[in-house]
Parts: sequence; structure tokens; C-alpha cells
Amino acid sequence: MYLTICRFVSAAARLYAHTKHSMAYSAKIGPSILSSDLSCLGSECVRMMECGADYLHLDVMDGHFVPNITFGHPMVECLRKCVGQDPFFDMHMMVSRPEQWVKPMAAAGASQYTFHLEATTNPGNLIKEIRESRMKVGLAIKPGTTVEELAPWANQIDMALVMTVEPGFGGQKFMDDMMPKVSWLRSQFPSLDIEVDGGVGPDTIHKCAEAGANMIVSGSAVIGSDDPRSVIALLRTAVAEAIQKRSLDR
Ligand SMILES: O=C(CO)[C@@H](O)[C@H](O)COP(=O)(O)O
Ligand SMILES: [Fe+2]
Repeated sequence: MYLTICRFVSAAARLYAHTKHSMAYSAKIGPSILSSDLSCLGSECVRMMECGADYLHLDVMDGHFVPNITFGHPMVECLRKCVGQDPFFDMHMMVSRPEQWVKPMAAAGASQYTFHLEATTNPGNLIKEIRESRMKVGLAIKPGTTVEELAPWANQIDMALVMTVEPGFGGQKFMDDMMPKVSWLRSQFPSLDIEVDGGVGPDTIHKCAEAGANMIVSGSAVIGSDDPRSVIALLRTAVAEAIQKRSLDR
């Protein structure tokens, strides 16, 4: 009897340790507010947080790196004042000179600075500058960039963003053929935060979750829904279940 209890306790401890290790990352849903009524950005951010968002994904476009213009750090500063200190701002910097906006974005209240690998010749230096500005570091790749190009930086960043559309516009069709990039990254970097962005919603979330993404950006599917709270919950459940399954399979 004593032996049976000991075996049970040690198996439970192993399972706990295993799960704890593989749960180094968790399911997080970040609505992209680009899809909302841009005249009401502050209240839309508040509404998304009230609907259960884990973070807010803010798309900055400069009309040069991508063929569209959105907003810059003055808007981020206003949004920070509007929502308070708590919400995590993931800045998706679709800009040609990402070095230029590190300090202004940090001062405006950005939490994470996600820049594009294609936009800089010196990712190492940019990573250092972002850290010195006390923000987390995200590194994004466009659909045409291979994941092997991102890999050398993966141990220095907090999050890798695999774009699942060509950056520039919300409401585009999800590109399934980006999923092997996510699977490869998950296999090589088991505890890295991996984000997907573009065309992600209830119809495409399972592919992202199974491939190993844990940070999910969703614009039109969440913001355009009559019930954003349920969509956010559905997306999070799909990702959490996939994480749990992976931890049991290992
Ligand atoms: O960065 C981008 C587009 O460039 C995204 O963040 C989109 O804004 C997401 O919107 P949906 O594709 O989910 O509608
Ligand atoms: Fe984005």
C-alpha cells in the first residue's frame, strides 16, 4: 500500500513538472484594433479588454514598408492614458526604419516592440535598443521570409510573429502554407511565444493552435463579431487545448 502511494505521488510529481515546463508559454488572445471604428479607438480598446482580451495588438503602418498608413506614438500615448497601465500593448511595427520609433514608443507606453526582420540590417542592435528601453522584443516575418532567417535571433527575443497574410490590411485570407513555419519554430524553441497574425478566427484557429502558436492576433473575426467575448473565449480554448495535448504527448 505504502509503495503504491509512493509510486502515485512520484507519477503525479513527474506529470506536474512536465506540464509546468511545457506551460512556459500560455494561450493569449490579442485583438487587432485596426478593424475597429478608428474614431473610437480608446473605447474599443477598453471594450476588448472587458471582453476578455489578454493583450492589445496595435498595428503601426508607415505607408512605405506597407501600402497603408495607420497611427504612431502620439496615438499610443492617448490610448495608454485611456486604458490605464495594465493592458499589454504589442506594437506591430510595419515601418521601414524601426530604429527610429523605439524610444518614442517606449515613452508612449508600449509594452512590446515587434519589428520586421525585413526592415532592418542590424536586428541585434535593435533588440538591444528595445531592451534598453525596457520593452519586450517581438520579431516578425512576412510570408516570403523563411523561418531559418529568424532562427538565429530566436534566443534573444520574447516573441516570434509569423505573418499569415501580407502585412498592410485587415480582413485578408489566412495563408495555411505558413503553418510549417510555426511548427518548425515550436519544435526548435519549445518555450518561445509564437504569434500568428492575419485572417485568424474560429475557422482557422485550429490550424494555428495545432502548429504551436500561442499568441493569437485576431482583427475582423473578433471586432466584427456581435459577440466578441465568445469569439475570444473560443480562440483561447482552442489554443489551450492544443498546448495541453502537446504537454501530454511529450
Ligand atoms: O498586421 C496586420 C495586417 O497587416 C493584422 O494585425 C491585421 O490587422 C489583422 O486583422 P485580421 O486579418 O484578423 O482581420
Ligand atoms: Fe498586425
